[in-house]
Amino acid sequence: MAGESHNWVLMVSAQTPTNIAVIKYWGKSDETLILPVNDSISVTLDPGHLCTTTTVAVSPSFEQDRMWLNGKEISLSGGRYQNCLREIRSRASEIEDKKKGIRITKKDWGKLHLHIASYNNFPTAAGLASSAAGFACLVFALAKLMNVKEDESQLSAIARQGSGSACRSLFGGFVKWIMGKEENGSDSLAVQLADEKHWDDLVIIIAVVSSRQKETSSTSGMRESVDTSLLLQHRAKEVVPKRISQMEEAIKNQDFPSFAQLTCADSNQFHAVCLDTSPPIFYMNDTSHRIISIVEKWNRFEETPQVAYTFDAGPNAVLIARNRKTATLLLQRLLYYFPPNPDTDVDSYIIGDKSILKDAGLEGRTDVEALPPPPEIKGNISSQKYQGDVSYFICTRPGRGPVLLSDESQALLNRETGLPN
Ligand SMILES: Nc1ncnc2c1ncn2[C@@H]1O[C@H](COP(=O)(O)OP(=O)(O)OP(=O)(O)O)[C@@H](O)[C@H]1O
Ligand SMILES: C[C@@](O)(CCOP(=O)(O)OP(=O)(O)O)CC(=O)O
Repeated sequence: MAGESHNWVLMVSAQTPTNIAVIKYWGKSDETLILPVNDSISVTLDPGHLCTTTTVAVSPSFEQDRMWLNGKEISLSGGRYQNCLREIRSRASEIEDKKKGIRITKKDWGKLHLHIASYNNFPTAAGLASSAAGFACLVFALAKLMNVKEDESQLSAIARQGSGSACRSLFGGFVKWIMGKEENGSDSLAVQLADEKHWDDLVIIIAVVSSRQKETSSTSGMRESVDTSLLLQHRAKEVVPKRISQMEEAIKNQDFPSFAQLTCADSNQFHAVCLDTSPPIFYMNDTSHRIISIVEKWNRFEETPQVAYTFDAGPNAVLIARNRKTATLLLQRLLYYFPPNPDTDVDSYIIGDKSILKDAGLEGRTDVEALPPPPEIKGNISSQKYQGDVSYFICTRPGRGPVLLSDESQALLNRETGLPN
């Protein structure tokens, strides 16, 4: 390790998106390596609205590996962090920064300690896949710092060991996690099916549903499903393989009706597997079910799907609209049924890409109050409203994969001390 003094700190910052599965991963064949029982496909969400920023630093003055998440120090002793750190370290190569007079050999990396600071620009552990963006960002940033030569797919196989769904956040656009055949998991990795520009009409609206209950974590939920659900066996063996090829075709051809039909069916089957688990797991709540009914009714009325819905291990709805026009109609419906609480203004109720609000003619509370019932329920007296049942909405779209942040002002660690800013 050559350096003029022991005071240098070398660091790298990166930003990584989250993703939403349209063909779900649910069930592992290996808990430690995190090997799934079926392939899955996801859409990467625009990091402009939901993303993780991570800064990783190395210095001979650091005495141990340390990590801060959203400003608070957390332990790195968990197996998932340890596995990612070990795998990345074993692939580190020599680096030389002549300007700073720093040289780190392959062997040095085994002895040097790391500081990691990460920030999610959305709620952590709230069913918005923070672990996916978080582990993908950790692995991506460390790979850049340590001059790891592997490509994104090979890095995805490391991120997978932090959280399964994280492997799909190494790419933008549409991504497939191939379950793989090797016992050591080396071929269980993500590949990009199409980048974010391929199908850029799609608009995504996430309904963050108010929920008081503590949910079963994905990790323990899927373990219980593997142990007890016969439907899961059938799904993994018979249903998903066909859906994966149909979904790939639908994405390739920008075939929205097939995309929507497959997305909704797969979300519903995943939740049916949860119900088939003993004891049963309930991730969706009444609000989630209501959102499904609203979308189903509208799609049927239009005679072709306008919007797809999908739900992960929680009550939040992820709604994918075929284009911007449809997204404005969707937003009008959502605000008709779920108006904000009296103390919430429309501007803080809809976050992300607010331009859709304007297109939908919804600039203030009076516009929301004036919304007419949607035509598909005309003549139906049960057009009840559910004020307060949704906490807020996030408007977004498919987005790009991880990027390095070259602007030092975005770093989360101090350049001199390597401690959080
Ligand atoms: N930015 C991050 N960097 C590293 N690890 C993170 C980061 N954000 C979250 N995590 C890890 O992920 C855990 C949260 O994962 P969890 O699966 O409970 O929630 P989630 O991913 O937000 O929601 P869900 O999986 O239900 O969509 C955190 O406790 C932490 O260990
Ligand atoms: C329902 C899902 O979101 C489950 C995600 O599970 P995780 O990736 O969070 O689980 P672990 O691998 O145990 O960390 C579906 C999906 O994202 O494919």
